[in-house]
Amino acid sequence: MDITPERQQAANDLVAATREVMLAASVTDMDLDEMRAAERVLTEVARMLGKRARPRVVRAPFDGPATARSAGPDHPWPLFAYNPLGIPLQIHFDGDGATARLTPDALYEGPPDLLHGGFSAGLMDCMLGVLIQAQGRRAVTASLDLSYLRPTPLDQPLDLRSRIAEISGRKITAEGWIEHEGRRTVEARGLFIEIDGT
Ligand SMILES: CCCCCCCCCCCC(=O)SCCNC(=O)CCNC(=O)[C@H](O)C(C)(C)COP(=O)(O)OP(=O)(O)OC[C@H]1O[C@@H](n2cnc3c(N)ncnc32)[C@H](O)[C@@H]1OP(=O)(O)O
Repeated sequence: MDITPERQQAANDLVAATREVMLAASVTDMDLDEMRAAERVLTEVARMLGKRARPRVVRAPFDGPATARSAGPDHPWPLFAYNPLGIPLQIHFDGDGATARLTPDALYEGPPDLLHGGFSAGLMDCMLGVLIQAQGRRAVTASLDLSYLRPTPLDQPLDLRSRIAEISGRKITAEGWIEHEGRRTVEARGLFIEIDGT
């Protein structure tokens, strides 16, 4: 089935609403009866949506980030618009770099009140990988090294950045970091290898 712009927008809105449900379900402190009632409603919604399903999540076009990059820093690329499990980011491109701002909520907790290190790694993989994709290069992560320099808080704005460090044949090295109040909490360096394919 063709994915029209209207369907894309509807899928995007549905996923955004699902994220709201995920957070609300995780932190709700309602009475038992109300939680059970909500569970029944959600189970019914899942049945309704599942009556006709694609085998995979809608894929954003490969050249989407490159198109956003050429449109300039005011045209961000929305990451994980169609997958509620992904951490949604608006990635802005500026020259050879990328930036995003995120205020992680309770869903992303690892140590108490802090961002889970696995989510930090995922965020960095995305910031580096999408920046490479925005250069029009088809590449996958071969290695990703992280340094957790200090705790990364929840519920506070974080600045995410990435830039290309080196290109040598098929090998692209990119680096990135997470900042809180101007101080780096996480640094990452990744090796990406260009691959064939569509
Ligand atoms: C259509 C899709 C669109 C892609 C659209 C974009 C998708 C976004 C992706 C988001 C990021 C991800 O999550 S990606 C998903 C996670 N990553 C993966 O699943 C990748 C799994 N690994 C692989 O498929 C493979 O190992 C590759 C492609 C990475 C490399 O295999 P290969 O193509 O056979 O290349 P190979 O000859 O081994 O290596 C090439 C050069 O890289 C070096 N090299 C290779 N791996 C490493 C490594 N880990 N550490 C150091 N160096 C390495 C080699 O020494 C060599 O250097 P030299 O001798 O030339 O000097």
